[in-house]
Amino acid sequence: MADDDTAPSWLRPVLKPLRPAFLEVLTLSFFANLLATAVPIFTLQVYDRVVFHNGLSTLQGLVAGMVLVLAFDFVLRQTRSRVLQRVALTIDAKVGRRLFDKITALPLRTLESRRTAFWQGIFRDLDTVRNTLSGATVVLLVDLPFVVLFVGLVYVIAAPVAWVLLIAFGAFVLLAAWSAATMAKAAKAEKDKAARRDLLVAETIQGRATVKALALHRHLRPRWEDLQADTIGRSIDRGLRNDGYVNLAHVMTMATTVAMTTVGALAIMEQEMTIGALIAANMLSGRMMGPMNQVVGAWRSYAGFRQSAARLGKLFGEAEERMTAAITHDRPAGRLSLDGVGFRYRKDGQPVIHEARADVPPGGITCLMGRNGSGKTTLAKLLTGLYRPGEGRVLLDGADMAQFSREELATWIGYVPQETVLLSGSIRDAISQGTVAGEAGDEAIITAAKRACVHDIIMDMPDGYDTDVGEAGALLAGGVRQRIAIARALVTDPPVIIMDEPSSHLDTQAEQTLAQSLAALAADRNVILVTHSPVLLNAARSIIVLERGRIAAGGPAGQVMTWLQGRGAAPGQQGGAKAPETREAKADGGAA
Ligand SMILES: Nc1ncnc2c1ncn2[C@@H]1O[C@H](COP(=O)(O)OP(=O)(O)OP(=O)(O)O)[C@@H](O)[C@H]1O
Repeated sequence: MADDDTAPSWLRPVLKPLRPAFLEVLTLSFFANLLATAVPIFTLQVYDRVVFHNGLSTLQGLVAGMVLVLAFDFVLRQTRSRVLQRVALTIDAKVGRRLFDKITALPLRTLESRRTAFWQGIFRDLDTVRNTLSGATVVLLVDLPFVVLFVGLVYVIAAPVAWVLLIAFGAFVLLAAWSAATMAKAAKAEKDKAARRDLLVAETIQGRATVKALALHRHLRPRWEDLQADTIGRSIDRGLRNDGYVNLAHVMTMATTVAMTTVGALAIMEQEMTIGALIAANMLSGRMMGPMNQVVGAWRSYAGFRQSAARLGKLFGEAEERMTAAITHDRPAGRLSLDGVGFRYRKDGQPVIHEARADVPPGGITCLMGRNGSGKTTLAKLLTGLYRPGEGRVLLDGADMAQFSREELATWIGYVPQETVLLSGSIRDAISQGTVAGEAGDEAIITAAKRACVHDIIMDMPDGYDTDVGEAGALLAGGVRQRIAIARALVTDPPVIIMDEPSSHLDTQAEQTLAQSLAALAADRNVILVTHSPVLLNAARSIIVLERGRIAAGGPAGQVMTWLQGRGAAPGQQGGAKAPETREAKADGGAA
């Protein structure tokens, strides 16, 4: 599988520095397995020497020796567990950090192209990889070679029964290979079904208010039951197969004991070996069967590990955004230009933005208008550098935006998305998060809050700037949440401010105050608003009208409004008067 092949390449550099730790585990396991032979040898000595020769002093010596051996064995196992804990911690720290950095460095389109459940699952994949590389599977892997040691020892002390063990060993290898082939498929099918069920659960929780208000539980329940039944079906299928192999392995273990005892009894009658040797051989075969049984049962977790490692490998291979820049660019004045910009969400899909050309200098508010689905939000994301255009270029102060790092763009462009989400913490934290470092000075925070017309509201709260915003800002009223998101966008005092429907949750009075505040900010900044609010449109220097992804008009606000009214149609509709500018929107407020 191509996916599986990508796993080792990213794991190799992670595992390389851990080699000494794995070597330590191997050495400790070597001694632990050597010590494990002590009990059968002790038994052999007791049966063959102590019992037959009444050797009480020998027994005392043997017991004393065994006490030492068992204590040493305990120390060895404890040390091995500690080393494995260290391995787990290292993997968690290294891969966990790399995974988080990778996810935050992925372009927004990559993040949007996969479901939320995928991103949640990817951290569970990290747990699976960590647990496999630092848990029972590693112990099993290092124990496996010692199976040969036990077979060898049986050959030394009970040669007539050794061939039974050899046959059993071969049979177990075949069984493990057989289970490997089928369990990987069954485990993947189960995981895929569980992911679909989890998606429905996540959606239900996310839309809990809607689900309650519309009493959607009746509608959701059959879907959930179907998905749950599918998941259970796959789980049962996987469980039955797994149990089948495990049970077969169990029967094979008992059959090996029966065969060994039978062959051993015949050998004892022929005086080819002693009873003590047979008992010791049986104990050693138990030591051999243990790991072999585990291999058959552990295949499911190994299959899960391969799949998780493959998913992580694929993710680590995804292209990243430029997060930091090689040189520090000067803070731009804020002129934004679209140079024949085209954009589509899917390579084979329809273009959502066609050949957009516009020039928006700082020094005023520019409003983006258009019907639902005309591409306003998409264009706003292109202007913030969150999306890269498929065709053409987006320019900031005449320079292609692609060359700037995400951190630079985040500092220079204050962006308020359509859906306001605040990260949990205090209001102070929420506003501070507008800076790349996540920490802003008190003065900057208060200035931003005042500009977003939320300072007075915060001061009215009992905990002021310490007020907890709750999960995703859920503890705040929608309008307050939106204003805090605006303050967050303004905290770096950026030369460019882009807001998508910034007044959708504001009352008229708040909208008017916001319009005044933005108009003052726009004096020496570039403020671009996606809006249909008459209050904000009134404050606009220029307007760009989108129609089905094309710039239908752009120019001084008054002129565009007159054009829109002259068409006798709502903004963005076809027909009517000719637009003031159609090919290239000039939004400098002057003659367009
Ligand atoms: N993540 C996405 N994946 C695929 N298609 C998308 C995605 N986001 C938007 N679209 C599509 O792109 C087109 C433009 O959407 P966009 O949200 O930019 O329009 P809009 O003018 O902002 O709409 P609205 O006024 O409703 O917010 C729509 O047809 C929409 O279905």
